[in-house]
Amino acid sequence: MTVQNEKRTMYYGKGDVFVYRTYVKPLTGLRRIPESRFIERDNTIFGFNCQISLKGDAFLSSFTEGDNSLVVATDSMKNIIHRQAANYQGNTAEGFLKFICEVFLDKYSHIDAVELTAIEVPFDHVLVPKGEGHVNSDVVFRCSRNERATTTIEVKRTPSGSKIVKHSSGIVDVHLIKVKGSSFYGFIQDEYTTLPEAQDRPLFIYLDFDWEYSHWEDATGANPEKYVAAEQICDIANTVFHELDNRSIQQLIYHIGTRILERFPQLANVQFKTNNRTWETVVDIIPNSEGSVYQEPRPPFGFQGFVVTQEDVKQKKAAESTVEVSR
Ligand SMILES: O=c1[nH]c(=O)c2[nH]c(=O)[nH]c2[nH]1
Repeated sequence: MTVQNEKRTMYYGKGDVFVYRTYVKPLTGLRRIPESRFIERDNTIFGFNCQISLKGDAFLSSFTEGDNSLVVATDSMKNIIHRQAANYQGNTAEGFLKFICEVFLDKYSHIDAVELTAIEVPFDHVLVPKGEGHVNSDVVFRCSRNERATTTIEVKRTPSGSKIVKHSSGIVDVHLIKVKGSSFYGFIQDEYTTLPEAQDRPLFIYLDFDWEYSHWEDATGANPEKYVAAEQICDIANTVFHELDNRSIQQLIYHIGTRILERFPQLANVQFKTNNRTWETVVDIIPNSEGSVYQEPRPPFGFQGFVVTQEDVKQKKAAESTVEVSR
């Protein structure tokens, strides 16, 4: 089929639009979960690296004829994001992105859809002495090297108003090592197998995950009880990794996913992309010590992709109750 007969891929936009706003309204009133102490985000620094794309049939002549009369310069897109950041009244990345998308759709009637992605630029409070102990400084932060929250949303113009056609929230670059309590054995042994079975291995994983709400409104933070903070998701991943004597990364992410969806029934699914970065053992046994010596793993790296849905939670609960009954 030629591109004339189907919807042509056509968009343009601006990437690496960094925007920082201080003293955005704090996000409070989150649901408390046992895995996390995180209950509020003070939003003293609200910082993102944004990428915006505009879509619309009206842009065709800018590609085919060099007609710029309907082109919103990508430089102007950057300015809109910067200036309108001052007008956002809410307190979540998701809400901010929707707000910006609607600014574009309201201002320029020839735009059909706006896709906006933001990666958080995370800052941690530094600790300062107070009395006998230490407290978070309320004015000094350090740029965090840890994981970063992400959000993507696409808002489309329809005859009955703007509609969210794509949305997800996520975290990238979660790097976790468990020094013992992971195994990997029982895999196919044949003429191609060289990997030894491991009853107990150090397991280093890189995780990126995304989650989707069943109802987009819950992602805005308007009802904080329904909002899910990336920090809470991370804490669940940390806890499940800590608790589970895992048999593989595959099993681990299934359990992280089901725990997330049990805690937050307002989420429809969690999507995982993981990487195995397990250290290579250099010295396995150190006399009179529990420890070993390791080095960075060398490529190639294994990976997993898996989507966990509320249906998985239902099936897991049903399987657990069958076991209970048969005991
Ligand atoms: O958790 C793991 N899953 C695998 O599928 C796999 N394959 C492998 O070589 N090591 C591992 N580890």
